[in-house]
Amino acid sequence: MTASKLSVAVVGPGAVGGTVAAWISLSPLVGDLTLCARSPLDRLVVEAPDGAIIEAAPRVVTDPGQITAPVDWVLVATKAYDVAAAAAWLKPLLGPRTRVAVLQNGVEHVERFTPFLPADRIVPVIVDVPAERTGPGRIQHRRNGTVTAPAGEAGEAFVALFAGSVIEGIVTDDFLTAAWTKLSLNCAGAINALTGEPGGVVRAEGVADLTRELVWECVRVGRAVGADLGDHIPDWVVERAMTSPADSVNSILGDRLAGRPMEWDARNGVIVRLGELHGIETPANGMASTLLAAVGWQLRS
Ligand SMILES: NC(=O)C1=CN([C@@H]2O[C@H](COP(=O)(O)OP(=O)(O)OC[C@H]3O[C@@H](n4cnc5c(N)ncnc54)[C@H](OP(=O)(O)O)[C@@H]3O)[C@@H](O)[C@H]2O)C=CC1
Ligand SMILES: CC(C)(CO)C(=O)C(=O)O
Repeated sequence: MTASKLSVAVVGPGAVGGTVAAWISLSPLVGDLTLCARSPLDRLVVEAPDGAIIEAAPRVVTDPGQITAPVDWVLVATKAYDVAAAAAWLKPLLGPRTRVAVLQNGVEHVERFTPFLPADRIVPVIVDVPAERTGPGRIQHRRNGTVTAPAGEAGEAFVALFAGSVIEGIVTDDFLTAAWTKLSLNCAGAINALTGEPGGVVRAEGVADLTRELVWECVRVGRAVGADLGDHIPDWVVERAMTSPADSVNSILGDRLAGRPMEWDARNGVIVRLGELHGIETPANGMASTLLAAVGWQLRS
């Protein structure tokens, strides 16, 4: 008897969702793939890190009313600030065994979704897959990268979707530390979003030190909530920026340049909020949050 193939829906087929969907469309485990999109797209065309073009033409739906049956896996890859709207897809997609993988930055994957479904259905995922949208369904996948889920049956079933893809699926016994390590990297992205400059700005006078300040605050707060973060993390973040292509555009800078809302709360605000709870000062992340929240203020008021 052959095992039946899995059905997968990707909610938010943007840079990460589109890249992941294109790769898992090649998986022998996946029989049916649906893209749940806010804006229409015809198909996916992803330029892989080695220059190869991955094309996929899954079913695309733009209204939850178009979903006719629940699926085995929902992969949510919207921005963190779009979760409430994205949750409208869950009702028709969820069956008794459906799992929901949350592919987002930050450390609050589960908290963001517990208003909409039980925690034991949620698989939080750390995504280190740099990708940029160049048009609807058109994506530049920059580096193979990794997706990391908690160890256990659900996490292992999730990473199995990536067997045969260039994206490495990892499970970890210490997801908390993995999430805070990634947040350490992401909190520094505030500098790119505020200056409008890609990764190479780390070489400008004073910017490496400012990066370390943002990251040290993250490390202190992460330790207070139980993450095992070493003293090397601030230098590691600077080193990674120094050795990445100078024109790298991270997702928060991508949002700033495209005039979209920014994930400042998931990436910097959370450090301030949890810092307050644990009595840890976070002035650099506080300033970054205030300034990022203020971008576009005149247009909005
Ligand atoms: N880009 C990157 O390199 C990385 C990003 N991340 C994280 O991954 C997450 C996704 O980021 P990214 O892929 O860059 O974001 P994008 O903005 O490229 O993609 C988000 C997608 O979600 C769609 N969307 C928003 N609301 C809804 C909705 N209600 N229903 C369906 N689709 C919806 C958007 O639609 P529309 O087309 O209308 O905008 C867009 O296609 C973020 O948390 C980010 O921080 C993590 C690692 C790397
Ligand atoms: C730092 C990076 C590119 C890693 O994948 C990222 O998380 C982002 O762009 O938001």
